[in-house]
Order: sequence, then C-alpha cells, then structure tokens
Amino acid sequence: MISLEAGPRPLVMGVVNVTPDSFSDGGEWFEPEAAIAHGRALLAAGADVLDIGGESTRPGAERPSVEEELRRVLPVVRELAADGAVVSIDTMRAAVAAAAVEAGAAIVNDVSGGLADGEMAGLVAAAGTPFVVMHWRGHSADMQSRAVYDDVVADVCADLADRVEVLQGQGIRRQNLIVDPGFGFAKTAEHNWTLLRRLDEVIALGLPVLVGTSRKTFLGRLGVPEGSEPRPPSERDLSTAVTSFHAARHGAWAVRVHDVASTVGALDVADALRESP
Ligand SMILES: Nc1nc2ncc(COP(=O)(O)O)nc2c(=O)[nH]1
Repeated sequence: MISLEAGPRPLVMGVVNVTPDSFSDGGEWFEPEAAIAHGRALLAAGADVLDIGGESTRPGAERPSVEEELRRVLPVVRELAADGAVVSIDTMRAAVAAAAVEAGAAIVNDVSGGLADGEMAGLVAAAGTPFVVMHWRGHSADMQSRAVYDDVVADVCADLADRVEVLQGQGIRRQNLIVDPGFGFAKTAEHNWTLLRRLDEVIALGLPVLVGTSRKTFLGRLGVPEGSEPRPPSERDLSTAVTSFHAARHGAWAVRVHDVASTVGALDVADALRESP
C-alpha cells in the first residue's frame, strides 16, 4: 500500500500514456507490449508509481469510447500490477477506474476530480483507494477559455478545498485524498509559473500534493523568442526536472513525469542539499 504521508522526498510517478495523441508522447506507447515495456523501464529508472492513461487530455483531443479506453489500459494495468508495480489509473470515467482497480490499480487519478463522471466518487469511496483530485474547469476542447482568475492560486486552492469537501461528503475518506493544481489545465503559462512560485499555498491545504508540470508547453516556451514555436516536448525534460527539484523543496507528495531518470537525479540533489536532520 502506498503511503500518502509526504516524505522528505516526493514519490516519482512515471507516465505511461497508452494513447495515439497525447501532447507529450502521443503514440509512442500505444501498443500494449510497448506500454508495458515502457512501464518496466520507468520502474528500472526509479519510478515509485506508474500512471497509466488511455485518454489524451491535450486541448481539443477527441474522447475515445469507454470500450476503447478500457481496451487500451487494462492489459497494461494488469501486467504491470502483476509485476508488483504501484499503478495509478489516469481516467475521468468510473467504469474505467472500476475495471482498472479490479485489474490491480492502487490509485485513481482523475484530472476532473470527480466532476466528469457522477459515478466516480461512489466508486472510489467503495474501492477505498487513494484519489487524485486535480483542479479542472472542463474538458480540454474549450478549457483554456476558462483560464480566468482573480488570484489563480487563491482560486485554485478554494476550488480544490470545495471539491475535497464535496468528495468527503460523498464518502471518500480525507486520508485518501491527494490534490493537484492542474498545471496547463485552464491555466496560462503565467498562471502555471504563479502556481509554482506559490506552491507553499497549495501545500498549506494540508493534503498530499501531486505536481504535474512534465513537458507542458509553458516549459517549452522558456528561452524561446516571443512568437516562435515552443521547444518540442522531448526537449522539456531538463526544465521538468528542475520543477521536480522545486516541488521537492516545497514538500510535494509526488511529481508526475515522463522522463523519470532526470527527475530522480534532481531529487537526489534536493536530498543532498537538505539540512541533515
Ligand atoms: N494528476 C494529473 N494527471 C494528469 N494527467 C494528464 C496530464 C497531461 O497529459 P500528459 O499525460 O501527456 O502529461 N497532466 C496531468 C496532471 O498534471 N496531473
């Protein structure tokens, strides 16, 4: 069973997207065998958890059917859980979460925090699994139109606190809840940087915090002239690792990354710099 106590070092959640169109690595691991092999490679590189997703959340992505999402993720969840890996299922659908837990998933990671499927909270409450509640303002198709805040950090924290309240009222135990500010979801680049700068305020909610900045576009725009194309996702792992270092220094519970090795290295540096107890 995974600990939800924030340790001195964040857990590393390795991303396995079994999708043809994820922004960050779309199509690379679409076949089950490739996805399983990739998951094993991430474990070998030091991942503590593997986050398996069958639906791309990139802006404008077409939603697969439930049957298609199940077809994509179940063989991968089953095989990697059978290896003994701690697997989280990245889904907004209760039916997919239920089947994945049945197949061995230990965590449900829902980018909608239970908003996209009214059955999700009951399923998670009954399953008793940890539940990642990410800050979300609607499906990717038009989410950026809702990237409007008075104070993005205060608003995101208030929204997350409200969701946590509602989910507890729907039977999910507080000690099973993890929050995530949802970098890149209904957020501009400036919103993402502000959330990172003031990460302490998210941590102050008093729940484990998952940070998912990996390969997101705001990192691709670093050092790129205004108006030019951002660097491709494959060139964003170094800056991702530095955000993992930052997350570690602020006490995040876990970081969700595509490239595990570079983040493990960054967390090793954070460990070395930590005042010895
Ligand atoms: N909890 C959580 N889950 C997520 N799932 C997908 C993506 C974006 O897609 P990707 O898998 O291609 O990174 N980002 C997050 C995130 O930031 N937090």
